[in-house]
Amino acid sequence: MLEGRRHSVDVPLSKTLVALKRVRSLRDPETNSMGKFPMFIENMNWETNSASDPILKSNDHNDAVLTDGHYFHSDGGRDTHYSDAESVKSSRLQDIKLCSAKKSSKHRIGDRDSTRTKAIRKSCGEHRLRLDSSWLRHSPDLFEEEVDSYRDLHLEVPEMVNRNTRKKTLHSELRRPAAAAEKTDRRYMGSPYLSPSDNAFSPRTLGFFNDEPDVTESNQNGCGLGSCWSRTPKYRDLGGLSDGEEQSHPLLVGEVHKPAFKERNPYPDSPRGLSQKFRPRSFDEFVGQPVVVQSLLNAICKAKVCPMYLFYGPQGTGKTSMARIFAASLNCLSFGEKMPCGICRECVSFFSGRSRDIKELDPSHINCKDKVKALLKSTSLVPSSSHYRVFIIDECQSLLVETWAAILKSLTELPRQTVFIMITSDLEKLPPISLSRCQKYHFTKLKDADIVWRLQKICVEEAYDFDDDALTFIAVKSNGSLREAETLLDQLSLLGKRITVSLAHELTGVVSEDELLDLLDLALSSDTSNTVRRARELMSSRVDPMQLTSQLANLIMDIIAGRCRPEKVGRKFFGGHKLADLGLQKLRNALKVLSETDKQLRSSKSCATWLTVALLQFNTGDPTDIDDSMTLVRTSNLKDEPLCRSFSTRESLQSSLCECSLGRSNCFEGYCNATKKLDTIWRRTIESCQSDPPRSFLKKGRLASIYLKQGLAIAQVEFSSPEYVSRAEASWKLITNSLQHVLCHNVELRISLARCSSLTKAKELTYKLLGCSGKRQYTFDSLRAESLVDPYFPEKHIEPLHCPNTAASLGAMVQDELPRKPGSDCHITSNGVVSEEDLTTPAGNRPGCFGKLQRTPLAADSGHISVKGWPRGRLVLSVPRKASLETFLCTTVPYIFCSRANSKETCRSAKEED
Ligand SMILES: Nc1ncnc2c1ncn2[C@@H]1O[C@H](COP(=O)(O)OP(=O)(O)OP(=O)(O)O)[C@@H](O)[C@H]1O
Ligand SMILES: [Zn+2]
Repeated sequence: MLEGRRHSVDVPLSKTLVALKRVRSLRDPETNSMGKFPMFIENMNWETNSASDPILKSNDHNDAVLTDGHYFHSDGGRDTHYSDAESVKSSRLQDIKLCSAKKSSKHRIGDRDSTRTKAIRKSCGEHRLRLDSSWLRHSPDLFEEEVDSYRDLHLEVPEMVNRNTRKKTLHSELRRPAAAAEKTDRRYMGSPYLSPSDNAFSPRTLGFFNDEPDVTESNQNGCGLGSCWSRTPKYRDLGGLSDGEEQSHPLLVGEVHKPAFKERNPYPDSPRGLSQKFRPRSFDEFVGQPVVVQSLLNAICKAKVCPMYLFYGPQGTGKTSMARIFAASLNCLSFGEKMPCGICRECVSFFSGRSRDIKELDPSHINCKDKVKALLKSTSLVPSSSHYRVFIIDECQSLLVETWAAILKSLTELPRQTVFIMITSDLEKLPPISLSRCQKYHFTKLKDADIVWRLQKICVEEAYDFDDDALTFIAVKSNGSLREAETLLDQLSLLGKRITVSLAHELTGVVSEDELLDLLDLALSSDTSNTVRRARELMSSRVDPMQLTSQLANLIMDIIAGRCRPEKVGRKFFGGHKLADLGLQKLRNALKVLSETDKQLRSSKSCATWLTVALLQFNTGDPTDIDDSMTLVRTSNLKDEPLCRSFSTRESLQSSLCECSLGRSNCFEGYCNATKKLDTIWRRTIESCQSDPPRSFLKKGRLASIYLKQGLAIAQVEFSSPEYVSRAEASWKLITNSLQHVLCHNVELRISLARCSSLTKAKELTYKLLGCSGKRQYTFDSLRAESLVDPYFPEKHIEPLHCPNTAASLGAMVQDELPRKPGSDCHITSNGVVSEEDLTTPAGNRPGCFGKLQRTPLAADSGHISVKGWPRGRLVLSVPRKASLETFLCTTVPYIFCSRANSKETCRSAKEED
């Protein structure tokens, strides 16, 4: 097989000599008999031996004739007189030995340098030849017969014969009418060989070859001798194409500086890197993608091969390799375990880059009407020697829509043996029409474990000294691309040391995990100055902010997922505590900040600054973030109440609370914050509803409280009327889902009538009372702090200390209203907790206690509330007109009203009490 490809002809030496003599004396091709043997003249060639210097294959005559790159090989035996076409044919059939010219032709093409030119000039010397191509007109049938004779023998048609025939046809076509051309077309249909003239790949059709001798000469793409064989097509620079056969296949040749082949030999003898060297050659060498492998293997085994395949997925995941393996397997002649076997005739020719039936096409070379037409015409030919003709088109997203349309249109008419394999890493760019007409195979990113396994194998084969950790790092760094991993390994191996993690960090400019944990620890602990210092240090030395951002995000995700090594994390900031103690919420918030930063960095020039700013935000949470230990209870239930507005704005009330004599206690700030948080959460919950009707309905409700227990958020939602409550109950799923979406927690929903509704009666009563007397006082029976019970979670008994908000607000309220007499306020407000003693001790019984507290309102409608005192353990409040009790006791009402001692709220007028 290999032999059969060589574009040289062994001719007895005597024949050569005769030919040489004739050529030397050749002046007028019209009259000279040598004009009848142009192929010999054409076939005379330099052979380049392995040392790459051109030599002439002549035993006794160093002064051989240089033609356009072919040579006569003289065996010194017979001497035949070639007088006509018949004799040429028969003598060639006897003597011609086709052999592979891959290497020699490679040298011829690649070595168009001055050395070679000089050698050629020297050898050629005075024998500059001139030959007019007019011979073509005189012996048009000669080459066709020759081609036929090759075919009869099932031999490959030598390139030169092909080319000669092409020339002949070109000339004859110029003369013959279109009908004749058509006839020829039909004649070659289905031929196992590409008809040189009618071949859809013909250079003329495709425009890859310029067969006009003058043009060739002017381009100086010939053998290097401008004057030698002036009208004969010369060697083109084929972009280093090595195989003479490739030249005969114009689609693969390309224009002068544009080879149609993407990669000349997919499996070169001397690979240039690990990724080339370890390119898988069979299904069992292929790593990962089990579904793709299984499916394609079955397609081959069951002979269910479809006309077009589309391989898509990220880069370096094996698409091209698999396309080649699949193509080779389709034509492999062996049915053994290994697919493809790699040793049968077809496999050998494919892996040496000389398969005629498996072609890789460059999309940019078929993006033209004529060329795609030619390609499609060629697809109708039966394979030359294999089962299938496979066309692999990599980066198929570069094909024009028209090209796609033409190819897809022809799919139904394709012979069963023709297969297209399209490859892309950018599926989005393909025209939709292309997606529905082929079998699609998705190549996913490779798993880290698979990559590590492959790298280990390579390291062992290459005898590299390595740490497993380093390979794991490479795998993670390469983001699912085996090619990237192999390239990185290749680079590391060049450092000549053991392949370690620190070496890999150094090479890739990555921060080590320890340094990263340090930085995260500082940022999470709000150590502002050290965070800034450390971040600057890292980024000023070697680390790219974008990379640092993604590393930090990965680290946080690893911690959350429990993938970060506990001993490392524990040492840094877990401090032996559980993850929950660290505050999952903080980590989630940090992730949020990082994702925002990542977007920002892409469009910013001062990336280092913005990343530092982001690190400082790690400790400030989102209002909707709720922590495991968090309990949020609404401090105001007045939002929708008209009375609230009539009294004063809620905000002013809150601010008055916050700025009370407690002196902005944290407790109070948190207290107001809780309401704000609940409001924000509820607003986002409403926004997250997709449709309008439920959205407007939810606006009628509000979030009263959230308790978080063991990862479950118990959310209390209130509605102001029983009708709304039942409507809400009907759509509990929707509310729960929306809340879950916002809180990122499992949610248990409780729907109830608004707390204020428990006050509705009181309010109504208040109105009544106010209506009749203008100013009333209310007494709360049995107000005992230790017996506070959450009305909505009756099972939960709230100890005073666990209910700081309630006690504090009560304390503040009382404090705020207390007359500023020395010693009158110390008991209630010191820690925000109202002690039982405070509440139950009758006025004046204890030193420093309230005594009979009374504050006269400034005016009936001024909105001030006075504390009347604690007669018999009861708090007596004076509420002005237009204000409600509810307004005043905005946060404490539910608790006060549901005291355990007497869960029945009482509302009596001060008058009654008196
Ligand atoms: N699944 C795999 N199994 C074995 N080797 C692989 C695999 N994927 C990639 N490789 C290695 O990566 C190199 C490149 O692979 P290949 O060209 O097949 O990837 P690709 O997906 O076609 O990439 P691109 O889209 O960039 O062309 C191969 O030479 C091989 O060494
Ligand atoms: Zn095989």
